[in-house]
Order: sequence, then C-alpha cells, then structure tokens
Amino acid sequence: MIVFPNCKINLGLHVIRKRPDGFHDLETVFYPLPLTDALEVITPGTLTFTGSGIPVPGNTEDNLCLKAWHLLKQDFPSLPEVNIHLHKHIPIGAGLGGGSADAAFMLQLLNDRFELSLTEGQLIAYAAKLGSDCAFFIPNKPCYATGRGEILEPVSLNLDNWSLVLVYPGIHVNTGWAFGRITPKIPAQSLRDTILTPVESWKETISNDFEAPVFSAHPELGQIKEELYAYGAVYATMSGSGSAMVGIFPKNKIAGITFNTGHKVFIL
Ligand SMILES: C[C@@](CO)(OP(=O)(O)O)[C@H](O)COP(=O)(O)OP(=O)(O)OC[C@H]1O[C@@H](n2ccc(N)nc2=O)[C@H](O)[C@@H]1O
Ligand SMILES: Nc1ncnc2c1ncn2[C@@H]1O[C@H](COP(=O)(O)OP(=O)(O)O)[C@@H](O)[C@H]1O
Repeated sequence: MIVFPNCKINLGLHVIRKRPDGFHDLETVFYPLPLTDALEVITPGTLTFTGSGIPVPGNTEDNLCLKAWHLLKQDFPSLPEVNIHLHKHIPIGAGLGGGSADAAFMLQLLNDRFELSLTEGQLIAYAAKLGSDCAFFIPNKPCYATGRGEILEPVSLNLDNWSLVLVYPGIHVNTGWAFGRITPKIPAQSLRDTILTPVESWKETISNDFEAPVFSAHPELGQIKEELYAYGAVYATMSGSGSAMVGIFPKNKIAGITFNTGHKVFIL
C-alpha cells in the first residue's frame, strides 16, 4: 500500500501565550499543498524502516512513521508488523510539516489497512500526540488552527485560482529554537477574520510572528520575501517557523517569470 503525504504552508501565524506545559498557544491557518513524500507499507513482514531521497536527520527509531506504528501498537496489540519505506521529497525543517504529514498518513494507512475503525476525531487525537501540526494532516483541508495547532476548524479558502511559489533556501530551522525567540502577544486582529478577506489585502493584514526572529538570524530569508514581491507576488510570507518562503501570484502572470533566486523553487 502506498500513500503520498503532502506538505502544508501556514498563512499567518500568531504566537499568543506560553503554556504551563512549555508549549505555546497559537493561531494559524494551515493550507495543504501537493508537494509530497511517498510512503509504502508492505505486509506481512517484520517491523523495518528504510528511507530514500532526502536523508532524515536523527535515528531511524525516531522517525515519525515508526513512532506512529508504535503509538497504535500500544492500543492495538494485534497490529501486525510491517515493512515501511519512505521516499523523502519534502524539504526537512522547512516549516512545511513533512514529518508530521508522514506520521498522520501512517496512522491513516494503518487504520485503513488493518480495519481499526478509528474515527477522524480519534485519528486527530493520536496525531496530536506525535506533533503539534500533525493533527491537521488528518482532515488535510484548509483549517484555522488554535491551541498547540491541534484544534482545527475548516476554513472556506480556495487558492486554486492562484499560483503558489515555494522557495526553499536550504536552511534547517529548529522549531523549538524559533518559539524561544518570540514574545507571545494577543493579536490586534484575529486570523479567523483576516483570512476571509481578499488575498490582495493580506500584505497589510496577515503576518507570521516567526519572521522577525528568523529573518534576524537568517537575513537572506527577508531578501527572498522582497524578491517574491519584486517578481509580482500579491502576498509573500515565511511558512511556519521557516525556512520555506511562499509567494502567491496571479496565475496569468507566472508563466513568463524565471525565478533567479539561487534557491530550489517549486511552483504549485
Ligand atoms: C511552528 C509550526 C507551525 O505550523 O510548524 P513548523 O514551522 O515547525 O512546521 C508548528 O507549531 C510546529 O509543530 P511541530 O513541528 O509539530 O512541533 P512539535 O514537534 O510539537 O514541537 C517542537 C517544539 O516546538 C515548540 N512548540 C511547538 C508547538 C507549539 N504550539 N508550541 C511550542 O512551543 C516546543 O518547544 C516543542 O518542543
Ligand atoms: N519522516 C520524517 N520526515 C521528516 N522529518 C522527520 C521525520 N521523522 C522525524 N523527523 C524529524 O523531524 C524534524 C523536522 O521535521 P519537519 O516536519 O520536516 O520540519 P518542520 O517542523 O519544519 O516542518 C527533523 O529534524 C527530523 O529529525
């Protein structure tokens, strides 16, 4: 069985308060994009994990695909062992949520393949144990998110009439480090409202609290944002804690542009 975990971008992100558990309450809008990994599970087998494509840092046993299997195994002792292969294509540590997507797709795949009968709500609860933005990949539809990022409300947002340009500058930003550089505050305007305004107005109204500290450590990211606007983006932002940068362009304008950013560019 093979599935294709996709990435997400954040359209706006406010870090609201630090919580007693060390995490932060935030508000953000998650939007899924079709840049994917490939995740294959073969059964019957013994529990193994192999990888190809972009190397995933860390020990194999810490890979979120394996963690997802172990999480379900605790509650479903008869869950069979499987051979897992992950072909990694989504840049890592880029604010694109690729690891979280792999974990959520693994939960969903095991639920389907072994008929565990978990509801969407139960899968969301399991996903939230694996990572704060993991739950989003269960509904995998545009969502306004609060709490740690696991409280999800579908939002009526469709960017199909726009071209989205992702620039990946090859910088790995550590999410915990980035949260530690933010002074939380309650936003003057909630994203729940501003996300429903025309895309053309977002430049003035929608912001990502991670940009200031991350741009300060990596000034080239601020330059990429300026370049995206210079190329004709109506809105440009960093995704999550970075380092991927996103530009939203009118579809009819994108065809003639050659992006000379010097970085990896995906047009979606
Ligand atoms: C910032 C966001 C925005 O979508 O995404 P990325 O840019 O990393 O993709 C998410 O909140 C990241 O979610 P995720 O990458 O799953 O984070 P986790 O593994 O749960 O946490 C990594 C670390 O980030 C911090 N953290 C994370 C989420 C949160 N709401 N408050 C936090 O303080 C904690 O220090 C935690 O140890
Ligand atoms: N399947 C996986 N894919 C990517 N990263 C993974 C995976 N499993 C564990 N990780 C760990 O998660 C960290 C960041 O994951 P990723 O989701 O790519 O970044 P981000 O949180 O910036 O979106 C990596 O440093 C890596 O060690």
